[in-house]
Amino acid sequence: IILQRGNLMKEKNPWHKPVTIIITVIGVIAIVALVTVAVLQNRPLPQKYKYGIVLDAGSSHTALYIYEWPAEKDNNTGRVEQTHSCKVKGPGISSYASAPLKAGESLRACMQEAEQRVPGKRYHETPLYLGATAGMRLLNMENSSASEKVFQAVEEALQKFPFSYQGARILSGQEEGAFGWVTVNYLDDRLEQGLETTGALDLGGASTQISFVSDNYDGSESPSNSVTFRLYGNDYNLYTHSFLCYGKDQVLRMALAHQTQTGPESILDPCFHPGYNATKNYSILYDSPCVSDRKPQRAPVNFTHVGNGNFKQCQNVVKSVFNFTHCNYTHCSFNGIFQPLLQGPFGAFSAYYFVMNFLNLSDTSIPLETVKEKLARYCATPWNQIIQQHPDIKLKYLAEYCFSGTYILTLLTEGYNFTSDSYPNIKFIKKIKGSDAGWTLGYMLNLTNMIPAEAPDSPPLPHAGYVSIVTIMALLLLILFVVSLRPLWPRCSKQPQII
Ligand SMILES: Nc1ccn([C@@H]2O[C@H](COP(=O)(O)OP(=O)(O)OP(=O)(O)O)[C@@H](O)[C@H]2O)c(=O)n1
Ligand SMILES: [Ca+2]
Repeated sequence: IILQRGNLMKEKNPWHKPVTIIITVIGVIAIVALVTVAVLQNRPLPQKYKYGIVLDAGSSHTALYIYEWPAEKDNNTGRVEQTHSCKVKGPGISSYASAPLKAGESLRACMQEAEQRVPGKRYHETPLYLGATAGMRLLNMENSSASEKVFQAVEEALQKFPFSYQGARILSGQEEGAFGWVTVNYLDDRLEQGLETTGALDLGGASTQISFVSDNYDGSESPSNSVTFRLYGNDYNLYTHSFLCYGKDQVLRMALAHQTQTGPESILDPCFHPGYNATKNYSILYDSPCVSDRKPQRAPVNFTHVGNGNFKQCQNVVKSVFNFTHCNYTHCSFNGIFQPLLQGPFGAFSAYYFVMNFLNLSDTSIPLETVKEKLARYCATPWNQIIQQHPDIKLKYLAEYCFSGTYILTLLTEGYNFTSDSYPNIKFIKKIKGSDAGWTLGYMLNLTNMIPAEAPDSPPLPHAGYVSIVTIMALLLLILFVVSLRPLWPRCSKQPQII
């Protein structure tokens, strides 16, 4: 009986008619093809990258940074990342005033490294920028023809490389502060998502910048401190100020100049360790516009610099470089410079990080009072003990950490008005997601128009959602198609099935 039934079904099943089979196969192939084409067409392409190079010509040294981003996204939300950095050997370009050609030559090794890192076929479309900061600002003030010669030499050297050279120039203090703020907030994804922003604190060798957004600052009070941006559809009113001469190397000169005003041949310095003793040259000390007007008459050629390691006294020496006497605004930081009330978290980078990291004081959850006690103990440690504990650190750097730590704490608290309550809002940082914190990335993003003013139009659906919907629609079509063939279905219910 079962066999009989099987035979009956076989004979009567219209699905087995050749026309029906052909139509069904064509339908299925068409739908599979539709889904495949939709998926392949919208699959993200294999990533190709574009590159940009920025040289940070700082007062103490030059560094080269290479950035890369996915090629198809350069005017959109593509993430720009630092892929390589190179520290130029020797001092900053402003130190080559008397031998400008050497400034150009000094960049060669890092530029050759860049040639290795950027794929050859991208050379010609890779923009190359050089931005100089406070060292060149000071040289330009002091001797503008010397600074022009340094730029000429640097330009000639950079143009010899196959990249798309976009020029070398001095950044203004506002640009330096504002681009540092852009970098930090871009890397933290705060701009694209319109989140509360992070303030930026940058400490260099010759200048220092503070930049943040404050609700009670609309730019009307002291407009020269205001920078406005429209980024990803949001308006930002940024407060920024750059203090020329308040980088840590220039402040050290000012502090020494303060202590040598009377022109003694030996000074006892509380910011250097007990047992520290070095002979230094007066004219080198005063060889900077930050101190040149203080040079005592008939100064001897040399002076002996002796340390006595006293944090409290060092704080007083450091305070002497700030002027708190006048303020023509509602609030000031120092030297009569307007500053709105501090607001939000802050990222402190460059020398802030080098110094606080060296001193093991980069954790700001440690109470400010404890930080000061630890620093006081460090400053009081004898110099020979410090040398023994850090045999691999350059003596010039090592000698200055007590002074630099004291300067940083004084600048933050007395200068910018951070308190024990707001101190933990600061984070000492070097890198964010693999890219160095600093002005260079923000500078390049700006010059390549890589941050749109308006939020980019995003596709209404993410890729996975799009593929799922196409698949579901195709399946529905298949079902409809099968249902539409219903007249050809076996009329099972009308057949006597069970015998
Ligand atoms: N491992 C390091 C590296 C640098 N420094 C010090 O940090 C300061 C330089 O900081 P940096 O941000 O590199 O300054 P520049 O960019 O060169 O200076 P500016 O921004 O003022 O032009 C210098 O005093 C240098 O001696 C340090 O203490 N430890
Ligand atoms: Ca710098």
